[in-house]
Amino acid sequence: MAVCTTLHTAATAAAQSLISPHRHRQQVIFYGNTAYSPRGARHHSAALVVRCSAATGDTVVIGLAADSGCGKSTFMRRLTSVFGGAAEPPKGGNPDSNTLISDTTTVICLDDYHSLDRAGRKENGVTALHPRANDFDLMYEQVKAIKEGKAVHKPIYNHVTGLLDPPELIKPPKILVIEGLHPMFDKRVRDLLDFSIYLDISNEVKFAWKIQRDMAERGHCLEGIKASIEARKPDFDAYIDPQKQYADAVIEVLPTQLIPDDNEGKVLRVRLIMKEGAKKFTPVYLFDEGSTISWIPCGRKLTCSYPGIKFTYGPDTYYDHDVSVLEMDGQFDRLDELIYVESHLSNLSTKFYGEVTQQMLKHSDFPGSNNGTGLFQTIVGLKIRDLYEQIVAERAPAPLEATRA
Ligand SMILES: Nc1ncnc2c1ncn2[C@@H]1O[C@H](COP(=O)(O)OP(=O)(O)OP(=O)(O)O)[C@@H](O)[C@H]1O
Ligand SMILES: O=C(CO)[C@H](O)[C@H](O)COP(=O)(O)O
Repeated sequence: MAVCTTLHTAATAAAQSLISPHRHRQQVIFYGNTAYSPRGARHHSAALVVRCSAATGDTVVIGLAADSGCGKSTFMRRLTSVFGGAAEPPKGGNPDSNTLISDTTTVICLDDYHSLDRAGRKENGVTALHPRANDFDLMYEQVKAIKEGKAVHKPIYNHVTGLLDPPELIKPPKILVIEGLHPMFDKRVRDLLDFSIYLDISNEVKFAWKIQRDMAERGHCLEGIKASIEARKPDFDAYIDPQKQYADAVIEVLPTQLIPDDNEGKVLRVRLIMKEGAKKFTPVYLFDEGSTISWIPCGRKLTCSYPGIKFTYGPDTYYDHDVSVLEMDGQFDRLDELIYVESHLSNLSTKFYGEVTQQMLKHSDFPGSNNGTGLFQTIVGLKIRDLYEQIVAERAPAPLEATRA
């Protein structure tokens, strides 16, 4: 629970700058207690600055990068569940808010730092992925402020209207997750991250997921989806994809190699690429740390129909970093049997035997629960909990005896 003190209009210029992003005409600007938006609407704010301090100290900041439609929301739901709570939009706030709050975590979507709204992007001929369509100065100032225990008024990008809405108050949580297109793009923001993840979905798989969602749930046509993916590709390659070199963990999703020339995209090969030497993060391993292992566990202990399941594990390099890579190709037929696989994995940061399997069973209805996407997202969630607990333990005051000695 955060402890907050409200400062009224007498707030200092420095404090006010946290909530007064004067840089872009599209942002809401505060004067006194009133916020002005570029569309001329005025929004009254009861208090200007709220200074808060998370009870455990400063906020731990996690970055999750991926293109749109690549499973960020699903990952966030798994992560929040590891911390034992459900995430909900801010109570009584904008119904189109992109923020999700639980007891421990607040997830903010970096789309809220778009400096150009939908019409503005069209006018300027840029996609939302282009740096020119995003306000990195404000992103940096606000993430830094939250990390330091200060509340901010963050803008909201409304995906329903395509407009920038009046800002919402974000109080510093124990864990802040910044998810979206660019959490690792700006060095200043990147340096604020305690841990970073990149969801690297191959083009074939991204296309299959986008078609499934945008045709079934959003009524888009196939040609429209193809055109949107093509239009975003150059900016994706230039500004989004390169961020994976900075990630502490990358979840790479590829078509299976178990079915020759598979073009259905239903069976997936998923790789968890874990950076060696990242602070407070020890990579998971299979059987024997540092060895190169290939394991086909099918048999009496794991029911799996064609094409089966194959795990591989071993050391590698990724963008000149030493990494460990755990790979799973194929899918589970019976999720409860995952315990057999879990018992052969080490460094999982579980609190009890079978916790990975329990988490997976709890959310068996989430996409990817029968394959490596769900398994590795769950494992990364447990590693983040472990990292958070290490940081909290480090901050805890030394026991009295130790202080006296
Ligand atoms: N692991 C998975 N396996 C199969 N399909 C998946 C998986 N993860 C996501 N999908 C599909 O992709 C769609 C988008 O997932 P999700 O909403 O989690 O992505 P997102 O990155 O949050 O998207 P956006 O940024 O556009 O809101 C889902 O509706 C689902 O169809
Ligand atoms: O890449 C995206 C991240 O979610 C969106 O396309 C971007 O935020 C623009 O949103 P919209 O298409 O709703 O105008």
